[in-house]
Amino acid sequence: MAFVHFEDVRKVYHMGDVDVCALDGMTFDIERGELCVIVGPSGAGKTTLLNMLGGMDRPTSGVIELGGRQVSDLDDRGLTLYRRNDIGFVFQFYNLVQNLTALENVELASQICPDPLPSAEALAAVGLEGRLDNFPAQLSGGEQQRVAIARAIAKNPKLLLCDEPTGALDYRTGKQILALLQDTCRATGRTVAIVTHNSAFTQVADRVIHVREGRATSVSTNPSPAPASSVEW
Ligand SMILES: Nc1ncnc2c1ncn2[C@@H]1O[C@H](COP(=O)(O)OP(=O)(O)OP(=O)(O)O)[C@@H](O)[C@H]1O
Repeated sequence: MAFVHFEDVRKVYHMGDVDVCALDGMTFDIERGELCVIVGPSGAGKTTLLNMLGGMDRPTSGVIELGGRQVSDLDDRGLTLYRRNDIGFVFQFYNLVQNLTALENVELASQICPDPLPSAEALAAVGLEGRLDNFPAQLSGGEQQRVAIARAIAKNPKLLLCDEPTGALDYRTGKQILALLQDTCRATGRTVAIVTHNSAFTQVADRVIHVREGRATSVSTNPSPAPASSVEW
């Protein structure tokens, strides 16, 4: 059984009299330890997919599994624990707490997890060992995203789920963040999924899932992913 398993997942939003089918039979697998890039145009269903995989919402029908455990039939309490313990989230706009230092931001997330990594170690892993006591406003956008990645990693999650992680960053910094995510996957064997509209990211991925109109239109593996530093967009 694959590490991440989506089988015929549908999500229909009811908007008054109108039904919007955001996921229309989404089926794909991701293997443990892979860097997976999920790519598609606006409205393809990427955010909806991420919300289902991240346990923020439930599908209308279909099966979602992570590490052999069925996520799609968890109750509210089960989903809360799943989000807290199993998933590390990295968002486009970092979502750091402004009045906490970098170290405190990481501690805040890891304290509530059963098996966290030391916060200072997680920050060192993203190259911020010298910035533990800085507040977000004292850090650049790229550094803030590094704190967000450290915060996600410190939870020691089964899956690192990244939603347009370079979307708010300039080209050079975005490339460094992509490299950091690739290195994290390689160095720790952690499974990383990146949702993006940027098709250049597919070059660095072990697995590429193209999404369109609520379906996975192609799933391919890449035997020799490029290092992020060599990718242009
Ligand atoms: N909460 C919601 N209520 C109603 N419709 C929704 C909701 N969320 C998403 N949709 C619809 O579902 C479809 C897929 O949206 P989704 O946000 O998942 O796409 P996306 O690929 O992430 O797009 P983008 O790249 O623009 O963020 C769209 O038609 C969208 O309008």
